[in-house]
Amino acid sequence: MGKASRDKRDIYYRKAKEEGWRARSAFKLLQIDEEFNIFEGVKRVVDLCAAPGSWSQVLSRKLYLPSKQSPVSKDGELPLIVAIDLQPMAPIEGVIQVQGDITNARTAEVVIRHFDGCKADLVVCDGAPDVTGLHDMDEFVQSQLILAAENSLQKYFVEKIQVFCIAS
Ligand SMILES: C[S@@+](CC[C@H](N)C(=O)[O-])C[C@H]1O[C@@H](n2cnc3c(N)ncnc32)[C@H](O)[C@@H]1O
Repeated sequence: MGKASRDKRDIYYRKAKEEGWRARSAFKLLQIDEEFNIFEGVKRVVDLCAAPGSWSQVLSRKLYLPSKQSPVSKDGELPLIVAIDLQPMAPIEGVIQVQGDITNARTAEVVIRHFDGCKADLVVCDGAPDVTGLHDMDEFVQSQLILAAENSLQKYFVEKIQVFCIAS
């Protein structure tokens, strides 16, 4: 890694610490929102491959907390945020956690139950498999993950909006 990119990494690393994000990747989602305004009107959202949880934190801070603090919103109207990962993660206010594999249809069914059978307005995905160092194998597993996420989007999750982002 060159000096310039190391410095850039450090800026985001420090900023994430200061602002209480679990990972620098929070800024990816914040930047996507700045550009495309993806959170407007969203009531049901799925965060695929969510651990350690910085994207779920963004969803909580942008969707759940403002709605909860709004004097006019009622309990039944609070946005539903479901986060899925193979790994467990520490709780985040307003985020329902599902520990599971996004390539497994049963995981999607659990999510839909949380939405009372409705589809999501928004799906975000920052999936990255553990790398083995074997390039062909890693590429294969990554492509399987992308396919699984796309299948889930089409079959189970998406009603209106679709955002799909894979970590690089
Ligand atoms: C780059 S991290 C996600 C970071 C997260 N967006 C954040 O902001 O904290 C990638 C995650 O993908 C998860 N993952 C990889 N394959 C998965 C699968 N098949 N099902 C669910 N999660 C998976 C890993 O466990 C890892 O936590």
